[in-house]
Amino acid sequence: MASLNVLLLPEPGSGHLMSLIEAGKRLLGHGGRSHAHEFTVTVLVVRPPTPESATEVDAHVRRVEASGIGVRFHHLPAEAPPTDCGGNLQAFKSRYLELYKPHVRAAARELRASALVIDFFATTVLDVARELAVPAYVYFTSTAGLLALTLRLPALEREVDADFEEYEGTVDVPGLPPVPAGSIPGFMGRKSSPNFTWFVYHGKRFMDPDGIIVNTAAELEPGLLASIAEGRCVPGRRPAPPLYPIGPVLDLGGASDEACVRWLDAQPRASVVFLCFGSLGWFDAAKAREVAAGLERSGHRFLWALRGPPAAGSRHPSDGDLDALLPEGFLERTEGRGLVWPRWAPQKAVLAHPAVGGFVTHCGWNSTLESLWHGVPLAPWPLYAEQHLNAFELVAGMGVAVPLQVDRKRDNLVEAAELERAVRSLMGGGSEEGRRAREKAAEMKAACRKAVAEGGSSHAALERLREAIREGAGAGTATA
Ligand SMILES: O=c1ccn([C@@H]2O[C@H](COP(=O)(O)OP(=O)(O)O[C@H]3O[C@H](CO)[C@@H](O)[C@H](O)[C@H]3O)[C@@H](O)[C@H]2O)c(=O)[nH]1
Repeated sequence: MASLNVLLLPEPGSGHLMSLIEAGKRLLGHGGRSHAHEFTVTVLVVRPPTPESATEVDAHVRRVEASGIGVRFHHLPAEAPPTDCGGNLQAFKSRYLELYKPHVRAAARELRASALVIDFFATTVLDVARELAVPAYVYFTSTAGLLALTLRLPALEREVDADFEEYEGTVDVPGLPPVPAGSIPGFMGRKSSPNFTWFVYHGKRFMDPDGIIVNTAAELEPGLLASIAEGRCVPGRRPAPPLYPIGPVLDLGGASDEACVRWLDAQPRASVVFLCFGSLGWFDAAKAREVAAGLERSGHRFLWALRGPPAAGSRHPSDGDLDALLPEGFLERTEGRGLVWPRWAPQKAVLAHPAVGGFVTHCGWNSTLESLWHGVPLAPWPLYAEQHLNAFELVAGMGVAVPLQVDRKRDNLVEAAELERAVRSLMGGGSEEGRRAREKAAEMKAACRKAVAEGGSSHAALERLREAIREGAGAGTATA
């Protein structure tokens, strides 16, 4: 039997690309092989719009190719990045992907696509799938919480007579406790912004695909998944397309022998708090001073991945210049008890290390899942994208995190005393909230592992997805 060709369309950044590749591996089965006789998975690579992201994406593609995993790559012709989105990143990505529609159409014909799996910023490409009569699935790299909010957004735009940025009230997202407007993602903050317009558009289009694959597990977000499936997020109780919560979809990486991991080897079990802020998080001297003072006063062991402001013309943090960022004498006073790591950290190996007992995180969903996979409780310090919503869900919804007061009006500043309090609570200072977060994180570790194992909820969702692709392929395959 000819194999079913599943084409994956990621957005141009490396974060979503890695997650989608992992999802493709899952589709191919254990070790990328057990269903390889049946499915061919090809990633349609969109040209990254900046030289830095191109370097990251190329390196990752080469690594996957070299690993022998069956995922294939098909590079789409480059389009000129749009210039009409200002600093609106989510609008930029959505608009950029729209330009790739003709290339996706051509690739789907050439590769005789049986199904398209597209990043959630690429909903315009659903038109191509319809035109070619090829089943299409949206891949959602973030939480069911963000999915529910986005589905709600077209109605919320009418219901809430203000910009969320200025609104003082709460927002109803079925499946979550009332969400304070201060936890709504920044890209939904102003109705007049292109980001908002695009998210309203995506919210409507999420009703169109043959299914939505979500990088979560039924055990992590049960109320939200139920409310989406039952149509409670959309007026008229229109149920969303079938949901496939196949997560956690993670590339757990291998062992690392970097110096910070070796340093952890010498620390007692669950004694170190790890601080790391994703691919784009960085600190200026004023914020770094607060962190340093908070860590010093907490008395706890720490490993702090500290990166500095991007160089001119770049969005990517620079390696941390510790002399410029840290208070005088800090490194000497904390020697032996703490380590500041001024560059990209081997985060997956760090979170897997038994010495790590807590994680101060920007709440990127991949980082969050990596932490929960290892049962590490969190203290959320959201910075950008949907992270403020994730932070709210982690504390108020899942209970796996201790609260941390982040001042959104002062560029997400956390004061030293607040960080000290949260670190003490997270690391076992006798507080009830800390005890609960540690207990819940341990429960989620067990739940996540069970979900992806044979007989688990995510394993079953993946099998349902394969079955839907098989059935859909009976209905049509794109032809040249
Ligand atoms: O020093 C570092 C920093 C990050 N990482 C890794 O980089 C990834 C970061 O992913 P994530 O935590 O999801 O953060 P972002 O890169 O910021 O991801 C974007 O995409 C996510 C998924 O949609 C969203 O949840 C985030 O808010 C959005 O910023 C993770 O695998 C980390 O292990 C490292 O290995 N070392």
